[in-house]
Amino acid sequence: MSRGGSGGRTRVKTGRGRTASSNRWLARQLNDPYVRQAKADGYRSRAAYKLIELDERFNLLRGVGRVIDLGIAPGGWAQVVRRKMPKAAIVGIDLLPVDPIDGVTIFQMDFMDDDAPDRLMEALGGQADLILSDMAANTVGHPQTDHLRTMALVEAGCAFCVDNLRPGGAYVAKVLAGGADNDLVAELKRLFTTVKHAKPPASRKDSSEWYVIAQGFKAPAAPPPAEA
Ligand SMILES: C[S@@+](CC[C@H](N)C(=O)[O-])C[C@H]1O[C@@H](n2cnc3c(N)ncnc32)[C@H](O)[C@@H]1O
Repeated sequence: MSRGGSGGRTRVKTGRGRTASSNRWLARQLNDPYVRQAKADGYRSRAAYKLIELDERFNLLRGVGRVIDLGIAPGGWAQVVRRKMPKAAIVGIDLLPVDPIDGVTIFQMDFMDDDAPDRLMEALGGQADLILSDMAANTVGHPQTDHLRTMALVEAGCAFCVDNLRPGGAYVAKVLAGGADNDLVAELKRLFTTVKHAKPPASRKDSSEWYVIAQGFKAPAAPPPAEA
C-alpha cells in the first residue's frame, strides 16, 4: 500500500500498474447506464443528464438568451444548453482545458481570479438569464474540508449573481451536504423569490452532492437619493 500524490488519498497498487480505486472507477463507469447513454447521445459527460433532469423539473432553460457555465469542463451542461437553446449566448470557465463547443465561449482560468467576472461578462454581452455552477473543489478526502471548499465556490457564484444576473434570472449551484450552508440559503432566500434543493436521479446516490435552485432574482433595491 502506498500514499499516492493525489490529495493524500491512500491508493492500493494492483496488477498492471493500476490502483484498486482506478479499477473501481472503471467498473463503475462500465456499469453506469448514464455513461452509456451519454456516449449514445453524444454528450461529453454523464453530468449532462443532471442538467436535463433539473431542467425538466424547474424549467431552467425556457427562454434563456444568455447563460454562464461555471466549471464547464468537459462540457456536458454547455452541450445541453446549446441543443435546447441554439441561439443562446453561452460563456463558460474552467481550470481545465475544454475542447471547443460550437457557439460557446470558453475561458481556461480560475473563477476565483479577480478579473474572471469581468472577462465572463464582457464575452456574454449583457446580464445573464441563468448562471450555472457545477464547480467542485478538488477533494482532499476530509468531508468537512471538502464541503467548505466547495461552499466557497458557491458563495463566489452567489456574489457573481448579485452583480450580473438580470432581475427574474436563476442560479443553479452544486452544493455538498455538510451542515454549514444555512447562511448561504438565508442569503439566497434574500436574493431570490424561490430557493429549492434537488438531487437529480443522475446524481450518484453515494455522492454527497445536491443542487440548489434559486429562481426569480430580485432586482437590487435602488440606492437612496443623495441628500441635497
Ligand atoms: C463536475 S465538473 C463539471 C462538469 C460539467 N458541468 C459538465 O457537464 O461537463 C466540475 C468542474 O469544476 C471545475 N472547477 C473547480 N474549481 C474551479 C474554479 N475555481 N474555477 C473554474 N473551474 C473550477 C473543475 O475543474 C471541474 O472541471
